[in-house]
Amino acid sequence: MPIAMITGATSGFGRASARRFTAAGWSLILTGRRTERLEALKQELGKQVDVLIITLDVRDAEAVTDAIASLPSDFRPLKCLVNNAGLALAPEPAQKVNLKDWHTMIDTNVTGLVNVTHAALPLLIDTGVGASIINLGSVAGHWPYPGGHVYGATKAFVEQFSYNLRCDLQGTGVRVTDVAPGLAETEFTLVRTKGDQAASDKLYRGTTPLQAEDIAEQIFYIATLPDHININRLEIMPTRQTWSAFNIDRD
Ligand SMILES: NC(=O)C1=CN([C@@H]2O[C@H](COP(=O)(O)OP(=O)(O)OC[C@H]3O[C@@H](n4cnc5c(N)ncnc54)[C@H](OP(=O)(O)O)[C@@H]3O)[C@@H](O)[C@H]2O)C=CC1
Ligand SMILES: O=CCS(=O)(=O)O
Repeated sequence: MPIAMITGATSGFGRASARRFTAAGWSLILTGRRTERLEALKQELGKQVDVLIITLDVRDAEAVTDAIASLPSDFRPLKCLVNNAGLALAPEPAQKVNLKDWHTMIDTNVTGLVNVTHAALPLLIDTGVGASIINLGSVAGHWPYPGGHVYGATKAFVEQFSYNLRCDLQGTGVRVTDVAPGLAETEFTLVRTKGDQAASDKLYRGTTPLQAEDIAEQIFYIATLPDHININRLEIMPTRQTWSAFNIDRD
């Protein structure tokens, strides 16, 4: 059975992707920081497929390298890496945010993603044709908005890193995609607002946001496309979300 590694599998897109790949019989390497959630997922999915859980903070380069270097041999033929672990913090204007929050976003969304990619690349290249790296970018990496500051910039990095990876991986058969969702109802806003459930509920109320399963379906679709097809970037918004007009500061 093909093997997928999913970072940030304890919630949202990552957990829904784990369930989607399970439904198709894939073996899974699931990572995240919350061990109890990983154990619950293994309990749920392990009845159907082989599941290896690893408690891992993607910001810790040494831990990431060690975890991937010490994968058991039956989990080494990696077919798909879903670089999903990530977060937004500090929805306030740039001039009001805490510098630590900016660092946390960069350390997770940029450094964490490259840590995992660097460690997993040899396994994906060994698999070769048909392997894929699916990076979770965001509409925020493409479209500016107030309060997007460093979060959007980290996702712009994900987009460009994905394209550049493609250049270097040409000839290996390994595909790379930047998946860029818009408004999606997960724990994302709860994390962004540091636990403000009312703010999270308010953002999603009265509209029809994407659900984690919608994105999981797209991730699975990309991972199972014929080997000769590479989707470079897939931007997905809910039908009820579009762009806003330019804001003009007037006297
Ligand atoms: N929801 C949305 O509107 C959108 C989200 N995205 C992106 O999609 C990805 C998934 O987000 P989503 O599912 O919505 O959010 P959730 O908050 O529901 O899930 C985020 C996941 O990332 C993991 N994570 C966060 N920090 C770390 C870390 N340092 N090390 C390891 N794992 C970490 C969390 O696990 P744990 O806490 O257990 O470590 C959790 O499993 C993110 O990259 C996000 O930026 C993109 C566009 C839209
Ligand atoms: O990446 C998340 C989507 S948004 O909050 O930036 O629109």
